Amino acid sequence: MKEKELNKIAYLGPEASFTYLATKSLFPNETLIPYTTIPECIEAVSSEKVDLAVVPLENAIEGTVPLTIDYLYHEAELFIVAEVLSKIQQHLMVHKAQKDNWHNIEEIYSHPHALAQCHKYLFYRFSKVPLHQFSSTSAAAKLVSENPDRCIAAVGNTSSAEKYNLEIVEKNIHDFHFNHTRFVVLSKKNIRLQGKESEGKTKTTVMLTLPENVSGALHQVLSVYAWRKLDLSKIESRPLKTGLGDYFFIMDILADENEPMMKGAFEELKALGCTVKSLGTYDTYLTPE
Ligand SMILES: O=C(O)C(=O)Cc1ccccc1
Repeated sequence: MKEKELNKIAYLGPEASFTYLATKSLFPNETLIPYTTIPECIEAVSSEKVDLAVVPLENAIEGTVPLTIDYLYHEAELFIVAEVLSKIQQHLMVHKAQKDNWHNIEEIYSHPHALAQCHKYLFYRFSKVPLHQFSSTSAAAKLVSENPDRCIAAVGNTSSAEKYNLEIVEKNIHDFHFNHTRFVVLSKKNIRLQGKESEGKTKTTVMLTLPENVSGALHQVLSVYAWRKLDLSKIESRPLKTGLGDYFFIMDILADENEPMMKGAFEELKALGCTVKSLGTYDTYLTPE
C-alpha cells in the first residue's frame, strides 16, 4: 500500500502525549488527528474516518492496557500493521505561576498508567495529595496550564511541559528505570507498513479461546507452536466477560503468518477446537530517544 493513501491517523491526544510522540516518529508528514480516548481512536479507524489509529498496548512496568486489548477482541475487527516502542520518562510539572509553591501541590493529574508508573514516588512524596486519573498525560498538562491559580500538578513528558508552558519541578519520577511502552498502529486492512526502516523483527499477534472442558487444552496449544519451533514472545489471558474462569488468550509469535509453519499452526489450532483470530503480521519500529 502506498504511503500517501495512509494520510489520516488518529492518536490518543491531545498533542504532546506519549502516543503523539510515537505516532509522529513513524508518520512525520501525515495528518495526525487527536482523540480523547482509546475507544474513540479505535472507532475512528473502524468507521473509516481515518486510515490508521495509534494506541498504547503494553507498558514495561504496568503491563497490558486492558482497554486496548479488550476493545480489539470484543468490539473491533482491526489489524495491527506496525508496533512502535518508546522510552517513557515521567516528570512532575506545575504552572509557571506556581513554580515556587510546588511543595504545596493540592492535586495531581495524569493518565492512570503514568500515575501507576510513579506510584512509589507519589506515595512517599505526596501521600496526602489526591491523584486524579485523566485521559492522557498531555490532557493533564493542558488542564494545569488552564488553571494558573490552582496549585495542581501533572505527570507527563518534556514535550507536554514545553507545549503547555509548564515548569518541570521534579524529573524522572517513574519508579523503575526501564520504562518502555509498546504502541500499535491499527488498520481495517491486513496490510504491512512499507517504506519505513524497521527494527527487522517480524511478529504476529493471535487471539484465541480454548475448547470447553478439555483437560490440557492450553498445553496442546503451546505444543502446536513448540514442535514447529515457532518462538512465542508473549502469552496473556484476559477475561472473556462471560463468567468467572472464562478467558481468551493473546499470543505474540516471532514469525510471519504466511510462513508454511504458521499456516499449519493456525489450521491445527482450529482442528483442536480453538477459535483463532489473527491480528496480522507486523514489524517493530523504535522512537528515537
Ligand atoms: O497519556 C499519554 O500520554 C499516553 O499516550 C498514554 C500513555 C500513558 C503512559 C505511558 C505511556 C502512554
